[in-house]
Amino acid sequence: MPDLILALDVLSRSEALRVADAAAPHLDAIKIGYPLVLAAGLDIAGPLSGFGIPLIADFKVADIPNTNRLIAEQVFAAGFSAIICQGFCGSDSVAACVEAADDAGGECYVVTEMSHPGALEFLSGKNAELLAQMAVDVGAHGIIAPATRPERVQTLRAIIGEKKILSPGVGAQGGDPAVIAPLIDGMIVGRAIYTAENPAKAARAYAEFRR
Ligand SMILES: O=C1C[C@H](C(=O)O)N([C@@H]2O[C@H](COP(=O)(O)O)[C@@H](O)[C@H]2O)C(=O)N1
Repeated sequence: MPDLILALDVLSRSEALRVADAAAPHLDAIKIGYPLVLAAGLDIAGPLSGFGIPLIADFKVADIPNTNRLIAEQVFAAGFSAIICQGFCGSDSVAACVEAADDAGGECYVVTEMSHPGALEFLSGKNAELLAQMAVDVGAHGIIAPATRPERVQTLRAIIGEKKILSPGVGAQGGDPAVIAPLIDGMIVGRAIYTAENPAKAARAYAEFRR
């Protein structure tokens, strides 16, 4: 059963620390991305690290290899344990993130199929399956796959084997934790926790589905 990962897409340092403090006892990791980093700065990783759980940088890195490497190096130097990159820039760009992660003792996850409706236009089906195979080939630690489409997660699992699957789309996007939990290694939950009246209670409820 999966770890519970909070997607902390809030827009201030104070709100981030309030929600993280409430939910931390029930979490296995915290994922932050552009919303919080643009609002509070990358050094938000410092105070968030104080909760003693790994931080995932969801920057969906998608550039040429050298730029990907420069971004990833900054992420790991800031204290993150993992980074999320897009796969559609190709194996050399993903490999640059994987190498930076390996050098830092961290992890790199590759977006293969996204959870929202627009993913069906380009980031799903055969394209997603090719991205999953590439992620394996370049030594990524795992993939991102949609909790909104469990059948797709099963297809991608057949490609990646024991590599990890982190799955967003639970709660606000309609993904059912009971359905997706047995298929994945990390369940990513954002709004259903950080907008809850009681984030601790909400996180505790989702933690019921974790390992
Ligand atoms: O396909 C993807 C990729 C991406 C990711 O995890 O990389 N996410 C992120 O997962 C979280 C879901 O939040 P909420 O919907 O629970 O509030 C947000 O931070 C999204 O940016 C997806 O939602 N779907």
